[in-house]
Amino acid sequence: MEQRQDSRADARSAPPRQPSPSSPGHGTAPSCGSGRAAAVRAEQDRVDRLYARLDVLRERAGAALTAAFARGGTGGYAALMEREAAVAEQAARAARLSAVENGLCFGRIDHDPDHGGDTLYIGRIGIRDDDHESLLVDWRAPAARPFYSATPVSPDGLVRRRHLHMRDRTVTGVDDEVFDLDGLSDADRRTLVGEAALLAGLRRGRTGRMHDIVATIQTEQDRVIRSGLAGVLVVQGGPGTGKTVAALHRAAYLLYTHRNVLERRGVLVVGPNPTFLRYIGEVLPSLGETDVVLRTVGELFPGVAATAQDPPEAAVVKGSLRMAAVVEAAVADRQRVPGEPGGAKSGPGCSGGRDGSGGRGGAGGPGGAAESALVVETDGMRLRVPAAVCRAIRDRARALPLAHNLARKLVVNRMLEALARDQARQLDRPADDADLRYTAQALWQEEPVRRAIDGLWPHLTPQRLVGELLSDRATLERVGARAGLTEGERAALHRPAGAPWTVGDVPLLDEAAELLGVDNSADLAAERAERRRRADEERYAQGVLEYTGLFEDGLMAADTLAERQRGAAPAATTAERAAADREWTYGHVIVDEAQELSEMAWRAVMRRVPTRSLTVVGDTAQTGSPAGARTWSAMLGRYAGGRLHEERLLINYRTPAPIMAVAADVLAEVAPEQRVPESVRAEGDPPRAVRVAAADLPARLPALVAEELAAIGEGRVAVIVPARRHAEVAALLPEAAADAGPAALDAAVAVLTPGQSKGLEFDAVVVVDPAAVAASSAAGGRDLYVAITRATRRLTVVHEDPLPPMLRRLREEWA
Ligand SMILES: Nc1ncnc2c1ncn2[C@@H]1O[C@H](COP(=O)(O)OP(=O)(O)OP(=O)(O)O)[C@@H](O)[C@H]1O
Repeated sequence: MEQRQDSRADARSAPPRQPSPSSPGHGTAPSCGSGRAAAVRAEQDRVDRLYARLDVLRERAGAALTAAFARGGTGGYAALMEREAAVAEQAARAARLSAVENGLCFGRIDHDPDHGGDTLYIGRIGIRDDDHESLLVDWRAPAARPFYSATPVSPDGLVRRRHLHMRDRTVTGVDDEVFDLDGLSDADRRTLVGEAALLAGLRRGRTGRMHDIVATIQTEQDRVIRSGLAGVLVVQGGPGTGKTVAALHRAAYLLYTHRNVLERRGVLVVGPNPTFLRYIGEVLPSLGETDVVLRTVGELFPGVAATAQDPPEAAVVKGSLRMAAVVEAAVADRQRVPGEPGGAKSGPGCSGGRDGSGGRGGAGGPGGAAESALVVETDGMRLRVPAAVCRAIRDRARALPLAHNLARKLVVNRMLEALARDQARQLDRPADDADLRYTAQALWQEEPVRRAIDGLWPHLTPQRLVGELLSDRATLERVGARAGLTEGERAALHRPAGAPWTVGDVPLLDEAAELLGVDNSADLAAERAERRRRADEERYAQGVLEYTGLFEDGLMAADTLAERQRGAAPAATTAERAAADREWTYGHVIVDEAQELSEMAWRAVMRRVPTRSLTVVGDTAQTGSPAGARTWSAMLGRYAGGRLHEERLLINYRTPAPIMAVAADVLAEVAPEQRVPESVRAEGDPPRAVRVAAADLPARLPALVAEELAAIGEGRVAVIVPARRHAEVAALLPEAAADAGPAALDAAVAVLTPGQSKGLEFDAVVVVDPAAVAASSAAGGRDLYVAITRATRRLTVVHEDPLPPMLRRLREEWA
């Protein structure tokens, strides 16, 4: 027999019910009060033992870390590497143990006799005693699964699930769900209590940082979190359904379950903007996982941190997959032959010949391709390589399976050889191989020669290629037309030289980097020289250590001292190395607010995860970017093959039902095919619309915001405005955080555009000028939906014009 003793329901079938106000979180069993106290006492004993054990483990980890630091220092490179690895491992262990102080243990499960009848305690990490007996089961371990998956219909072998409520190291309450009353002893019956842990958590004011939810993960979320590592998992769900928080717990779960693979390759989380990444940044560390890289699309290309957005017309073109062909054509455009228009892949063109010397190309002037030539004036000679030879060299270089900068070596060598031959011919010398090589080397030292060859096949950085492409109308015209862009599209791409990088530029830079490649022969030579220098420095540092006595104390190794003397950073973690390396491939990639990514952005993301092991979370009803996703299969089908699996989250943990009813009307208008998530919290403050005469807004808005602050007590207010009114409204609220930077998370009041508010949540939301939000772009209605669903408790809509029909449910008040 199954019977629930608390107020929660199965998240798979219906949202949890509210606890009865008279006995919030209490069970129905007799002797509730004394049973509860006894249960709390018993659990406190257990928790005391767990913390005592945690303290012992921390002490040991600290000692092991000190020992690892002291190791080595004299044993050569291998010993140093070994020591570095030991230090990193012990440091990670110490960090993990210190991260779990709060809420170390949060639950307990009691199995029925047919399933062993044992009791397990569930916590943030697994803890064993010195005899290897399990004291605490890691929430991610298979044994912990029933804590999240058991339901009255399918109790998974449990008779009871208990939540422990903690303040620091003290148990303040317990909250039970009983699945089989017959399976409990009389003593157990007396301890029956119930408290809606989930609802208690959801009612708390928001802090501006997302918290972990290990104690209250719901069944549908658990399914997402524990899905297998392989393939593309798409998690589609309405606002507030816990997509983000579930995806982060999934990262922690995958790191635990597949630590060998993932610790080496790392996990990448891609989010929509730096503020969002800061908002979610504490979840994984609080779960003891630090080896995760958090990046926006604008930061995927190391060395560039783009935050600027393109105007919608440019965003659409830049996001289109056709830009891959444009970038390819831009590279070809820089592989030139005198007498041909830049980089044309076939046939002679009509533009004049190019030469690197500043003189006119070709003996016969710029009249025709056949007459063109590369002409270089050096040392009083006029060296000449006919266009046909240049073309043969270029075509050979293009045929190599090498990126542009690597194939350049062939072009340089062949062109130097051709120039050397011409010099020998003019001097009437025999052209033997050794002489030619010698002359070629000498020519390479000549500035005019280098310039001439650079003119035909330059060394290019992605920044130079893309920057020059977008800022030069003639190049854009030529390259864009060749790659099939329309005149309007070419015009939309143009922007002034030196303009800041936009988020939409970053996938283009990444594409360019692939095609250009990195000629690292100079780097390798520098590295060899650096290694020699390092060995010298270490020998010197060794002397210093012996002299100062630090070496005998085992406090510092010679290489560490040498590093410090150079001011270099200490050895990087996997996450640090991955973040700095554009070509790093991750073990798993999580993309949040994934509906915003363009086709080109997906191309850049997929490059970083060739195994196609991804978690993609988003809501196509919230798509704001004109280049974003309308359906997941259209966006991801080409990468996932048959391995695209979709899970849906249907329950809203953020926004109370009265506010969701308003949002539902908007959704019905902008994305009628989408299902409105059902709110966990059925009750809440009624949302309101306040009509304000335009002239009164400067006085009324600050007053309304002050009212909201007073109504929520501790908590945060967002004022969400259409982008074009952002500055005006921010000026009315001088105390508020006015930009979308991280300060927006810490301030009591933040003024944000709908796009900036995406993914965040606030206790109270004031939407200003909803009609303008809805009309601001083709996705304006979706922006309004996003704005409304940021609220965890209160919603106010301030409008000067009549309310848009989709907000008709709001009762109007004249302020
Ligand atoms: N099982 C849970 N227990 C406690 N809190 C939860 C749970 N699931 C979600 N929440 C809370 O609900 C809020 C919304 O979650 P989250 O931001 O992950 O939703 P989302 O689906 O990503 O929303 P959006 O699409 O609007 O950005 C967060 O405060 C989160 O901590």
